[in-house]
Amino acid sequence: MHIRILIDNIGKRFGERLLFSNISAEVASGQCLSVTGCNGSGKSTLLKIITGLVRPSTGRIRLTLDNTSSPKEQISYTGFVSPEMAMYTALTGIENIIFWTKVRGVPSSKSEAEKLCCQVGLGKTGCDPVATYSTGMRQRLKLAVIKGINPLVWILDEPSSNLDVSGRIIVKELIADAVRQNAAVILATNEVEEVLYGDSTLEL
Ligand SMILES: Nc1ncnc2c1ncn2[C@@H]1O[C@H](COP(=O)(O)OP(=O)(O)OP(=O)(O)O)[C@@H](O)[C@H]1O
Repeated sequence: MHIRILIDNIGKRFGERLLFSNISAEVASGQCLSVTGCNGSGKSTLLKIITGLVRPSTGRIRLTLDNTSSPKEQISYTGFVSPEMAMYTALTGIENIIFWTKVRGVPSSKSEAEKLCCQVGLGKTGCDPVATYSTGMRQRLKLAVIKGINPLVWILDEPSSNLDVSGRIIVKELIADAVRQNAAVILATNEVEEVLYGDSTLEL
């Protein structure tokens, strides 16, 4: 399946304040687009517009699937990792993976969820309640969930936040793997090294 996302002249206004205008870019299966810009420039807002969670003030997101304009909500093709996402703290990491992948229609078995925990370096702590996790461990769990969903479009908002060096390497490998498997990746980051993962860069 080939997907193409066209960010077509997007602008966003909050009340009187114009955050950005005339933003255009494109990303397709097998490519990564980096979105960068200073704090408050609107990276997270743009990513939410691309997922369909926030409406743009002007312009539109055009999605084509196998070269046909798709009438479906773009959110059904996307997986989103964001600092604003929260996991269920009363559930274990493994239970969260099983829950979220089921919600997205690609249920993981317990052994698949355990494997995902290992892949993001959570190992046996996957059996512990998320309430006991550090912020970096919670971030790793979000990465396990998107890996389990394995969407056509990966939308990653600061995926390395709170991660140590080994976590950053995991992010790098996840992105490379997703692109190899023909996903389209949109990555908002201010990490100089991560900006370079993009085949193209959009600076806000
Ligand atoms: N719902 C909202 N209502 C009003 N203002 C908002 C809303 N959402 C975001 N903003 C404002 O838009 C600006 C851009 O926020 P956003 O989080 O998109 O920036 P960012 O580039 O991701 O920032 P950072 O690098 O700090 O994460 C901020 O000033 C923020 O306060």
